[in-house]
Amino acid sequence: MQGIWTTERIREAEDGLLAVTPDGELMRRAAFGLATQVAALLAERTAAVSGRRVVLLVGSGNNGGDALWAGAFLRRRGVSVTAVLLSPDKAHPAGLAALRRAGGRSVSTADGPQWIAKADVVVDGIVGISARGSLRPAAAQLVEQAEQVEAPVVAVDLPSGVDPDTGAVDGPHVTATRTVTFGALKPVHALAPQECGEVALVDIGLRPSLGEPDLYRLELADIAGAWPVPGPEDDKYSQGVVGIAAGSAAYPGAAVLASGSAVRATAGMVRYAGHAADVVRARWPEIVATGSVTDAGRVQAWVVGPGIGTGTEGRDVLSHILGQGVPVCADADATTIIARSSEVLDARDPGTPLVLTPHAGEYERLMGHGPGADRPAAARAAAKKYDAVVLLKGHCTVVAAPDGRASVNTPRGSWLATAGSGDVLTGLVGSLLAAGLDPWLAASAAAQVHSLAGALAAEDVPTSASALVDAIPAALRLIRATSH
Ligand SMILES: NC(=O)C1=CN([C@@H]2O[C@H](COP(=O)(O)OP(=O)(O)OC[C@H]3O[C@@H](n4cnc5c(N)ncnc54)[C@H](O)[C@@H]3O)[C@@H](O)[C@H]2O)[C@@H](O)CC1
Ligand SMILES: [K+]
Repeated sequence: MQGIWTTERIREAEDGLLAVTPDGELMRRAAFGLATQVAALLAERTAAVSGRRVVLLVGSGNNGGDALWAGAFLRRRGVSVTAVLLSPDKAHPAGLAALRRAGGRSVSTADGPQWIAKADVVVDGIVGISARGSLRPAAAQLVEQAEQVEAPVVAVDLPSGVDPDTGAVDGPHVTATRTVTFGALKPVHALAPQECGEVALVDIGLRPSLGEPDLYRLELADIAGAWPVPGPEDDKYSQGVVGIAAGSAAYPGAAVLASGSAVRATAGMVRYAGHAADVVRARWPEIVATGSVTDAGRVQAWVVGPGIGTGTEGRDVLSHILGQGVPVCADADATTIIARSSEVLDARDPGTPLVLTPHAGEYERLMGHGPGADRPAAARAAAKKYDAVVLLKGHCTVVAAPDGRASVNTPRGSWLATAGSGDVLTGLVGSLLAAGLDPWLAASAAAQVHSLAGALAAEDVPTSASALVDAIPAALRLIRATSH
């Protein structure tokens, strides 16, 4: 799992490391890594490094210092370097001196546009982890000037104008081709993938000073390691049977999609209970389908909610399922029922895992307010309130557990915003719960497989939830192949 640390934690660790490293050493490590990445991008884009033109946008903090030092390193490789200084009297003194010694030039913002217009690469060293609020006018203007030109932008540590801890954007901001960060990933890198572009991590020796991460991002190897694989002793029951309570006679789609997703996700057995039994059976003959949850037979986890309605019947189905003593993934209508009358959760056996999968609107119903800019904090708050794993859907899906663990699933395009997509996700979560996975891991892994299946199904054209179900095996094959 990749770890992600908040800027507060990064700063604490940096302070500790700064105290035991020679003056300026950390910044030199960071800047050298940055210069290497800028040179690589120049070579990729222009087939040369020497003789190319780099423009540095330099703020008054250490982020600007990194850019200036990197400029000095690039000069040694024959790059023409011009630093546009936002506050000439406050620019990092040692970095500016190093750049000048190496033959780089510095100009004021008034001269910025003419240099930016000729740049092969622009380096954004305006603000880093100490950025507060939206960019001040002079910085915002510089960002807008850089946006007018074709040259790719390399962001130093993070794209200026994007909140380091939440990835939120509320005004002019840099959209980088590549972000070169130092020491560890910060939340912005997972939560604002479109603004960061490719993220390169430069090791400056910080990792040993950082404790447990604040956030996680699952790698494909984590998913491959967690995904249930039947052994020689297994039969259809031993791998975990998942029950699906979804859909209605009038709207059988949710039932077909959630059940199909569960069929594709694991090798065991899927039971269906509800008014869409005939349609489900016709589409998925391997499913054991009945009309009611009361005669569904034994399962190791339940999926409940999509298309069950929010009336008395839906509520009775949910209460019955919550009383079965097995893990439950409550989605869609089940979320609304819980939000309206949380007493329904009284039916739940204490300690039985529950996964809730709200989108922003359902979150608002559950919590009385929207998720806001800090999505990990929002998911954690709901997880605590409901003593449940909360999978907060959105462009970057966040999964939080009541114990505070949270993961971010960086999207692979936006094709998943299609009708029925959530039913597929809930089927994936349910089948992993039935296989006995830790519910936070189950939901985190399901979110990743869902987005990977979405990308495979879409291949850059619109897709559908049915295609998503069909792409699950390809996603799993890819994950297994990549992790060997
Ligand atoms: N501390 C360290 O040892 C290291 C720090 N590094 C770099 O240092 C950066 C952090 O440096 P600093 O703490 O000096 O701060 P930053 O450079 O992130 O930002 C602080 C400066 O930006 C200005 N500023 C803040 N908000 C602004 C806004 N909204 N609009 C315009 N200007 C704004 C402040 O007035 C201040 O001058 C990291 O992001 C990283 O790039 C790296 O060199 C690695 C080592
Ligand atoms: K920056």
